[in-house]
Amino acid sequence: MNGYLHLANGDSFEGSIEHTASHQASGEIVFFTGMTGYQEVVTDPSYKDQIIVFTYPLIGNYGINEKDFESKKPHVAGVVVYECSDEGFHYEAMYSFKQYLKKWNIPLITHVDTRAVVKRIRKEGTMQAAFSASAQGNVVTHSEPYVVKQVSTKEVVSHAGDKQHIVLMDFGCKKSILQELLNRGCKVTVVPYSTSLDEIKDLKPDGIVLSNGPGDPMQVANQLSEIKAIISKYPTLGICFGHQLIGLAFGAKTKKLMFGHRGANQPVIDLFTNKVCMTSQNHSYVVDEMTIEQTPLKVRFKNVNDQSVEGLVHEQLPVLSVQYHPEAHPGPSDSTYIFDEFMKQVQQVGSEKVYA
Ligand SMILES: NC(=O)CC[C@H](N)C(=O)O
Repeated sequence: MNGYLHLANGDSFEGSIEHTASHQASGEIVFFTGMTGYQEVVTDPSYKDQIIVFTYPLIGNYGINEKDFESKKPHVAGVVVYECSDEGFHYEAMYSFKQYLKKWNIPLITHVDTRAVVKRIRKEGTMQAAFSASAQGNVVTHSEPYVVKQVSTKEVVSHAGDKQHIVLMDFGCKKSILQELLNRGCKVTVVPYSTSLDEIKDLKPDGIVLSNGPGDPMQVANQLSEIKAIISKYPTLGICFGHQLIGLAFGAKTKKLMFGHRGANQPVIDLFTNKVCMTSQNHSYVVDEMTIEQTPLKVRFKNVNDQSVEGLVHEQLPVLSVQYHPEAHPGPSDSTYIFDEFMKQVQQVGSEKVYA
């Protein structure tokens, strides 16, 4: 069926709507540039309520498997592609991408000139968008919804391990972050995003991980002093949303990029070693470098393309944060060493008891 993608600036793009029976997509439109990884992208809670344009022109060709889900269900509001394969050609494929989206009622529009859409977003920035069967669309613009509460765990969930105990604060956590910690033998307790220092103390952790998450990090502004107290007490690793919270907690500010970084080949330089890694990324916000000077934080990582801040360290405390995704999924795993560095910090503090 003919369908249209409407942007808030008034532009419309024609395509083919695959399944719209139950609802029409509406949300902030963003684009992902990786050639693969659609399964991880649509199930990453950080994309909650966003319409995602895949720039690679053929999506869905290896189907959906049982292993690569980043959470139990898709979170995107809609999917825009040029061509979507009807079948999944892979020995592990359980069903096709189209079937998966249909099962979860996620609207899909195909045969859209995705290059033209992305050029528009790159020129004018991310904006609200909507799908409709009619050439005349009405895009309702509204401020960014506060969705961390909807994607964070409601209860404390424990995962066994015989090494260090890590409390993973869940702002919309990807499964792969948990998996990286479990791979290193950690015992991991996943806690709701609003967990207090006192509740965390009762769990007696050796370290804290602040997860990725959807939307503006300022949506948890009323928790920043508690978060500061938590990260001032335990070795901490912040990933993406978690990194932004570390910046904010110590007094820096965040700002929204025009169209963000979403893809699997974002080059990041480690200013301490001058080594560049290709990284997996998915974010709109960054910590504003101009606001870091008056904090105890130091920039360790920068994006080679636009020089934006990609990671921080604390000058005195064992606190490390990255804007990119060291857990990959999708994308290159060149930077999984970040988890090893974090574990080293946790072990060192454990033996020196600097926080006693
Ligand atoms: N992946 C993430 O954690 C994204 C963080 C935040 N929602 C942003 O868009 O910048």
